[in-house]
Amino acid sequence: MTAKIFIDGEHGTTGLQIRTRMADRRDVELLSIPEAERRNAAMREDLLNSADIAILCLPDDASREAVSMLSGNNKVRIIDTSTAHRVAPDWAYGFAEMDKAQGEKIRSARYVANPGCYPTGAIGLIRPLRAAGILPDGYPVSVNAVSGYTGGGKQMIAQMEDASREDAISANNFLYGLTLKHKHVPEMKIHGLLDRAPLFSPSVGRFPQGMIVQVPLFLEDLSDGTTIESIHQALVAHYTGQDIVTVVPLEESAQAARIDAEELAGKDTMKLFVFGTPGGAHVNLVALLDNLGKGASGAAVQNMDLMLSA
Ligand SMILES: NC(=O)C1=CN([C@@H]2O[C@H](COP(=O)(O)OP(=O)(O)OC[C@H]3O[C@@H](n4cnc5c(N)ncnc54)[C@H](OP(=O)(O)O)[C@@H]3O)[C@@H](O)[C@H]2O)C=CC1
Ligand SMILES: CC(=O)N[C@@H](CCC(=O)OP(=O)(O)O)C(=O)O
Repeated sequence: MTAKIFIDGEHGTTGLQIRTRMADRRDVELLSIPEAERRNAAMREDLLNSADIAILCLPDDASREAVSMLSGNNKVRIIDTSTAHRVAPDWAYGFAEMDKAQGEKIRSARYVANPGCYPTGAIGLIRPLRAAGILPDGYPVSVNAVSGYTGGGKQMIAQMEDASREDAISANNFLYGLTLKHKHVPEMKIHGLLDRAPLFSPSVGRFPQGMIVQVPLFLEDLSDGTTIESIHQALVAHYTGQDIVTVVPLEESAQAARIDAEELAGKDTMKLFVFGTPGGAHVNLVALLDNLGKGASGAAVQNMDLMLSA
């Protein structure tokens, strides 16, 4: 049977990329709203209630509103790409590789919260080390990252691409989230299995898609006997048996002179690196992904496929 999918927010950045990924598929029927009617609440409510799976690509408040439009409907399943439900207990967190049981949770879930782009990298690096007992309680985790500017949606794309705008951004690389209260911190803490909130410092570069997330660690403050090799081995063990998240071999990382934030632009996979010198005092964990691939639209399609396979 063909599944009916409605992308609420299909004309926005994340929605458009989901639509593109599904363009040639015969197993799904896309219900669509004309661009001019994208904020027509009655039409949206009708389409939302006609879908088998509704994918919400809206700001947080509009996502909550869409969920309330479905409150009397016990059939429609939801994938929400916003931040609104990522730490809600009755929503499955849509990061299948974070844990061996997560894929099955997503497959059978009615409500799936798609992860944030930065948390996908951060949790992808941190959670396996917490689960393996390498990253001890109380460790002060820092997460530093750079995103392509499409991460800021239609508004930031316009600010970066149209110099004639009053609010145009001229910087090629800027830090933001300077109050250290970014909306992604709670999901990093909870799904990263951390007991302390991480210190998260994001930035944006003048490139459309791509992302680097870094988690630097002091080896002497990790569990006794931890080495660059044992960290790498824990990540390799965690990610065996799937092909979305790759752990780059230590020998290959050791040869790398630089990491290009755009390397995975247009791809739905993620690469993890462990940098440092054997016998040294520090390691730098790095995740490389496309903010709109595994960081958003690619993950949403992956989650939809899991749900359709139930
Ligand atoms: N861009 C990215 O890399 C990522 C984005 N996300 C999340 O995905 C969601 C969508 O973000 P993104 O695609 O970047 O944002 P965009 O601003 O590019 O797109 C949002 C879309 O939603 C529409 N919209 C806004 N408010 C309403 C409303 N009340 N009713 C109906 N439609 C509405 C907008 O219409 P209009 O043009 O009229 O404003 C626009 O078409 C957000 O929650 C974001 O945080 C998650 C991970 C990564
Ligand atoms: C560059 C940029 O502005 N990025 C966005 C995050 C993009 C993302 O992951 O979206 P969610 O809001 O759905 O979590 C930000 O920092 O708010």
